[in-house]
Formats: sequence, structure tokens, C-alpha cells
Amino acid sequence: MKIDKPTMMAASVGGASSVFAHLGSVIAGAMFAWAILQQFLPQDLRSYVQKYSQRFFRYVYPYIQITFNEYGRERLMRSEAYSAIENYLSSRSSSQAKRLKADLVKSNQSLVLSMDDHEEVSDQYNGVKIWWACGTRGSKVQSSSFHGATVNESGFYKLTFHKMHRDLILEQYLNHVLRQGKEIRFKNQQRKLYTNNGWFWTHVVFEHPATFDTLAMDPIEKQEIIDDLTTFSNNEDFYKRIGRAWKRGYLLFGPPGTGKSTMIAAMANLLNYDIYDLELTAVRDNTSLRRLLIETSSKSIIVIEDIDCSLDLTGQRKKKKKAEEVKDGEATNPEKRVEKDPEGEKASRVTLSGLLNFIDGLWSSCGGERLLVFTTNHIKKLDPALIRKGRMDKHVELSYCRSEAFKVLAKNYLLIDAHHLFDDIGKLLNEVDLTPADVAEHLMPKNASKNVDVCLKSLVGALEEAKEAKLKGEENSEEVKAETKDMVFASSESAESD
Ligand SMILES: Nc1ncnc2c1ncn2[C@@H]1O[C@H](COP(=O)(O)OP(=O)(O)OP(=O)(O)O)[C@@H](O)[C@H]1O
Repeated sequence: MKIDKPTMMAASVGGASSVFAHLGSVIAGAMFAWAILQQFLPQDLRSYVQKYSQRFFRYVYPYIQITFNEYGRERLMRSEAYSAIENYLSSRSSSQAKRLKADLVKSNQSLVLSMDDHEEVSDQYNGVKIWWACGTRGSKVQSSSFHGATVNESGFYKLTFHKMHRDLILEQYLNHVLRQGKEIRFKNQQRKLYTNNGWFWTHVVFEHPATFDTLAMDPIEKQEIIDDLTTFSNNEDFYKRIGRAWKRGYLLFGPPGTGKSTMIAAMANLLNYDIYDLELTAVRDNTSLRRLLIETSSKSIIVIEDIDCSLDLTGQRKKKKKAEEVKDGEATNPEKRVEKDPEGEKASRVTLSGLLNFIDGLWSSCGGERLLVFTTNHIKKLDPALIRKGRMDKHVELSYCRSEAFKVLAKNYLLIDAHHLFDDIGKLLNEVDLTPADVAEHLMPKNASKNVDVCLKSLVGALEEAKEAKLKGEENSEEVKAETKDMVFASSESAESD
């Protein structure tokens, strides 16, 4: 059965004016009769008539309407449902509505269209037709304040459908609209990079260009990570079914300059997630940590970089280890030491158990889609409780640049897939340890013409130097070993003769 909404059952264009004239006189007549009746009918009888006329109207009018307001009663926050509907209707509005509103998103790069007030569009769901109308309540009130006008306007969407489809619309269609609308919003939305300033977050627009295509690492391992991430992101129902919070922990480890931060940016770009870069040393205590983490939104990556340096996560205060860390840590990554805020470290009382309680407990009650990523240059320094499976589900080692990873860098930096120096470079890279950051430095354009040969020869030179230094180092250590052996042998001989 084909159902048409009454407002859409307009007569043909030719008879429209006579229909409206007739309708107008009927309404005017009814209003006049009602006004007269109100004069003479007693109060009780009047409300009785009102009640039954409404019932009658409901009975003959077979449509249900639902209104979604832009703001709640407090007018503080824009309703999420309203935004989701606006996004969901965007494509239908641009193809059906005659009057549209336009908005710019993503640094003015893309235009989002929505229907203007009093426009109406239709939608189909499982063969059922649905109508959406848009309107505004209130008005712009001119005020004498410095800002000129106070906006009291609030938009709304009105959904109309036949009452025989009530269950389908309420149980399935509305969920479908909200879910799709949120997805569209995430795609259009600019991603943000949040950092914590003490116990509150501040953010900037996140525009890191790294992707998994530009990340230099073993291609098989890379594909595994991409599959793992996309499976995680598409599996809300699975997590619900098995009763687990929709979260996944990644531990990225490896020497400095091997691409841990770059991989986090690539993850965010792949999944369209925001990043929350949590600086633990700036968090005073476990309560502040909990507050910060509760404020993180769904579809986000919460990152704790250099977790081994962030805090003493064995539950002891940082002070004890400070001398030791400065001694062995500065050699591996001097920059990190400079970044450390001694004030923050003094003030921070975040403990390992506070962090673990959050990872295990809090997310389960918050719901939402979140990745937790820890990075470290020294995996052995970490407490095993922190990185056990279930907390850190996937351990990814980012290591020195080998020939496969080099090919990715050459393609990105020099736009080449092959070169006669590739074989030599591949062999040398397998013999010495150079980080992708070091290799990339040699592939940066040396002059305006971006000479490929110059770049690759510079890399070969650096690799040969590194090989020579390695061989020398090995020879020296052999000599030292031999000398030590001789000394041990001599001292044991003298001990025996004694
Ligand atoms: N695997 C990689 N693929 C592509 N580029 C890389 C890779 N590793 C490093 N780089 C380049 O080197 C620079 C430093 O890399 P990145 O900051 O990601 O390393 P990191 O492992 O996080 O280092 P750290 O431990 O010091 O934080 C980046 O700007 C990036 O361009």
C-alpha cells in the first residue's frame, strides 16, 4: 500500500487554488463556530469538547510526529541528536530541498549543506517513507549590550511517519539515523590534538600528514596493524556480546627515531580519531588523572609517551630513581630530559595502581571507542603488570631501518621505486643499525633540484661510515676481551703458585 503524507497529497497544480480557497473557508467557518460555542458553553462542557475533538483528530490523522529540538530546556548544550540528524539529512537536503544553509568545516576545506527553515525532505527506510521538516523557534533579540544581538533562536527537526510503522521507526530507523549522522560528523569534523595543562585539556587542530602509506616498516607487520585497528573499530557489537569494554591497548617500543609518534599520527588518520596526549608528570594525583580521563571523548587515542620516563610507575616516588635515570637515560635520548618538567614531577602523585585502576575499571563504565597507546624506548624498564595482555593487547616493536622500510622512505621522499644504488643500500642497512629518522635525513632535498643521486650517495657514505665504526668497535671489544682474559689467567696462575 502506498502511503502519502496529507500535506503532500496536494491537488494538482491546476486545482490548487480552488482547493485552498475551499479549505480556507472551512477553517474560517470552524473557527467562527468554535468562537461562538465558547461564548455559550459552560467551562466543563468546553474542556469536554476540546478533549474529544483532539481524540477524534488523532483517530482520523494516521501520522505520528516527533520533534527534535536543537537545545534542551537549559539551553546550555546543543543536542547531540539534533546534530546527528542535521548531518544525516545533509545529502538528502542537498538533493531535495530548494533552500539550503551552508557551513564550512575542516579549515574551510569542505562545505556542509543543510536544509533551510520550513523545508521538507523525504527518506526511505526498509521500503517505508518518512518525512523530515526543519524549523526555528524564537528570534534574534536586539540587545543594548556590547555584543549587539542576543540569539534566542532554536532550531528543530520534525519527523513524520505513518502510525503503522511505529515500531520500525522507533526501534530501528532512529538508531540508524543517529549512528549514521555521528559517523558523518566524525568524517567531516576536524580532528583535535588535546594536551593536558595540569588537570584540564586544551586542544589544537590535528593536521599531521603521516599515514600508514608513509610509515616505513615491514609491510607484513604494517598490514597486520592496519587490520587489527580496523577490526577493532568496526566491532562494537562483538565487544558488547563478549562483555568487554570497547578499548584496545597498544605498546609501541623501540629506539628513538624509529617512528613511534609517527605511527600514532597514522593511527589517528586511519581511524579518524582525536588524540589525547597525556603528560603524566603534569597530573597532580590519581583523582586528577581520573577526571582527565573521564573527559576524553569516544573515538579517541589516549597516548602516554615515554611511559618509562613519565613517572616512577612501580609506586615509588620519582626522586629515588632520578639520579640513576639522568645517568643512563641522557645518553639514549637527551631531548627527553630537557622536556621533563621538574616542577611537575615534584608535584605528581600518580601511582601505578591509579593508572591500572583506570585502565581496567573506568573505561568499562564509560563505554565508547578508545585506544590507549604507550610508547617507550626501554621496554625492560616497565612493570610487567602495566603491559600484560588485556591491558596492552598489542606490542609493536619499531626498529632500525632495513631494506623494505628504506624503499617506503625512498618512495615518499624521492618518488622512486628503484635505483642502481638500492642493492648496496639494502645490504648495508642489514649490517648496521640506522633509524628511519637518520635515513630520512639523507633523503631530504639537498638543493632545489632534489637530486636523487646526491641523496642516495650521501646515504651510502653514512652507512659505510657506520659500518666502519661498528667494525672498529668490535675489534676494540675483542682486544679488551683478550686483555681481560690474559689478566684473569695471569692472576689465577699467580694465585696457584702462591
Ligand atoms: N618508521 C618511520 N617511517 C617514516 N618516517 C619515520 C619513521 N621513523 C622515523 N621517521 C621520521 O623521523 C622523525 C622522528 O620520528 P618519530 O618522532 O616518530 O620517532 P619516535 O620513535 O617517536 O622517537 P622518540 O622515541 O624520540 O619519540 C619523524 O619526523 C619521521 O618523519
